[in-house]
Amino acid sequence: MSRSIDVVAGVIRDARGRILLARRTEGRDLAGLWEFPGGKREPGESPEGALVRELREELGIEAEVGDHLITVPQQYPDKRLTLDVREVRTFSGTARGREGQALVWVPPHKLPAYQMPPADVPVVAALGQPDRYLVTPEPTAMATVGQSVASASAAGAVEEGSVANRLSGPVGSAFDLGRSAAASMRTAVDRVFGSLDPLLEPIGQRLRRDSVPLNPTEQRWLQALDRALAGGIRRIQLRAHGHDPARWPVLAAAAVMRCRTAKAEVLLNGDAALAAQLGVGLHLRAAQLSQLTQRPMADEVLVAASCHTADELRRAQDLGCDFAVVGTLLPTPSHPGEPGIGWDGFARLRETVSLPLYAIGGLDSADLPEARRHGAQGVAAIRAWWR
Ligand SMILES: Nc1nc2c([nH]c(=O)n2[C@H]2C[C@H](O)[C@@H](COP(=O)(O)OP(=O)(O)OP(=O)(O)O)O2)c(=O)[nH]1
Repeated sequence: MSRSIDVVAGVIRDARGRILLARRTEGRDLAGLWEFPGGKREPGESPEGALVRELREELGIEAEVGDHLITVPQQYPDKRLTLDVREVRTFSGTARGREGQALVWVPPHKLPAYQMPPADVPVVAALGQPDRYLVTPEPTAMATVGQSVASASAAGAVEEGSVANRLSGPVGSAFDLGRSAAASMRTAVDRVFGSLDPLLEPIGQRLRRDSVPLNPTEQRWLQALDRALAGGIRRIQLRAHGHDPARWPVLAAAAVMRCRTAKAEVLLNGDAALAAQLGVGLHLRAAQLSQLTQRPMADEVLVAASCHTADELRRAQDLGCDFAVVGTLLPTPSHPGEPGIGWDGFARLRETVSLPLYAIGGLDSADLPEARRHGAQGVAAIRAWWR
């Protein structure tokens, strides 16, 4: 059994919002890496007390400890670390490296450029990335049986019954309508897509040419997406396993447009080719992880994965994924008979990798503090934010 150490570190900000990092000095483990100032908790010491003492000793400042940010359990070769990170609300004095350590004030968006120990990767993510990851449900699950075609048409939608599908290529969902119907449908397409993002222009041209409007079920799905965006969701996985594969690229493109406007990040489930075409990230299914030998998208594009085991997590990390989703956390109606791994099970998986992780399975926004106490970036959910 390797030894366990409890470390508490602080996020110290200056008046310009920059965050203080200290460089680990020679002769210590992880020498040369940048870290959040702090140190080991002594027996009987509270995390707050330990942080105040460490910051006084290391930097010569008097700190007032604020909110909890995240607690990261992390397995290192020689020890098991629990890194408890707190915001420093205010401090007095001037921070100086009193133990010979170099200091640097870093704008938050530049933190990922600094080489830090593995446990700090989730900390940096917690400082800058969304804590909620919405996974969309299938549009079909929301279909209203018996929806009146007339009212759907009045709302600018097409009659599905009049559609003859001429599938060609990845965005090949097309409808063979009469000339005037096609013209009015073009208006509907314009309304759905608005002024097109340059990246989506090829899809837009095709949509206009083929007059591909969205049906009422799909429109309601987009309205639910709008509500999630209005509720502050900023990271979204577009997933619709049961949806008509011919229609999905069109619906996904409409969703991407909305997310771009709201400045939300988008990852597409499973389909690397369509993700590249839409200019969005890729969310890998667990089964896809074992089939890949290299990161399937360009470096600047987000790649994530769904994982259930330590092996899958290591694979996701080795592939260069930006984050992963781990579950199932609590028993859910969608996975009957599965007890869920619980927060302790989550933390045990958490410590095997340094990837930022979202917990999924029966969770919602109210679970965020508990998630952060167990090292999670946050919570992923389908139903919680989909109204
Ligand atoms: N202060 C601080 N420590 C960190 C961070 N990330 C991280 O992995 N650590 C690790 C490095 C060390 O193993 C441990 C901090 O211990 P320390 O700095 O007080 O003492 P040390 O070098 O003698 O550590 P050790 O050899 O006893 O493990 O926590 C971080 O952001 N801040």
